[in-house]
Amino acid sequence: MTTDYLIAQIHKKKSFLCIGLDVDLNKIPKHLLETDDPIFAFNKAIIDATHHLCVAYKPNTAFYEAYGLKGWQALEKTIHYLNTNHPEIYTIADAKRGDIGNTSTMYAKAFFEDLGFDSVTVAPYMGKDSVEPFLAFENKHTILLALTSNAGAFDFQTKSVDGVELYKQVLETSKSWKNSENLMYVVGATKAEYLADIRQIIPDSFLLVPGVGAQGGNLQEVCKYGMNDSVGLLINSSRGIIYASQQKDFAQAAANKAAELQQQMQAVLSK
Ligand SMILES: O=c1ccn([C@@H]2O[C@H](COP(=O)(O)O)[C@@H](O)[C@H]2O)c(=O)[nH]1
Repeated sequence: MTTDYLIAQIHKKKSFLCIGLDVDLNKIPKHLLETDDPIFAFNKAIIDATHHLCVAYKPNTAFYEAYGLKGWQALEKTIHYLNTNHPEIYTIADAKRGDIGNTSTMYAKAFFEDLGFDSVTVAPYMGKDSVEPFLAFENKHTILLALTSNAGAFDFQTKSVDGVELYKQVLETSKSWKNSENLMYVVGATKAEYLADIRQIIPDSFLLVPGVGAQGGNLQEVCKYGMNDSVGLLINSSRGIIYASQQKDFAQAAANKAAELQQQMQAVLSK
């Protein structure tokens, strides 16, 4: 999907919500465990109830890999369901990959070509030659971890190296990489106070912002400092939406939570 198409969808739906599909079999309603594929049954119900309220879904691959072959098959079915029934939806494989060049190419093929995701999250730690193989794919986005939502972000990402914080070096250096127009960046909602500085370095890039909901990030703060002329934000909530209820009404409860966030986004967009 092109960035322009994503922006058009944001304005059409008045939403820049990304719903995280982090399926934990211990948290889904018990009656789904009796179906052939509980993970896909859960995702399908969530997607059917919420697709009009969001512009993106983000399965975190850990939640599928944890269930072995069945988990991977459920991930394949989920992305196939989205691409077939909702081609207007932007899809993110939250896989946090990145390796030496030839290995990164294989990761990129897996997520972009085989599975058909629009984007994949990538760790910057191994540098340019580990990221550029992802960037080579046309109309696909590589979402680079810049400043993550967890407490451990302060262990390395905010530390100064040669007088400049590491996350700022990731932002600045990555701008010079080949096909850098295909980059987006992860910035945690819990780090909203850093967004003004981040926008100085990458004013035009899209940011994937996890951490609203279960991690306590504030949507208004993120919008205040992170929004640009093209909106430039995909705000993710996973547990806060998909586990709003663990009973039979789970899909409707998820839709209600998604609608709350979409309405806040609509209010911001209409300012
Ligand atoms: O900095 C980061 C990068 C990725 N994540 C992922 O986003 C979701 C957040 O889930 P919630 O349930 O809304 O907290 C999850 O998949 C994380 O692995 C992140 O939280 N922070």
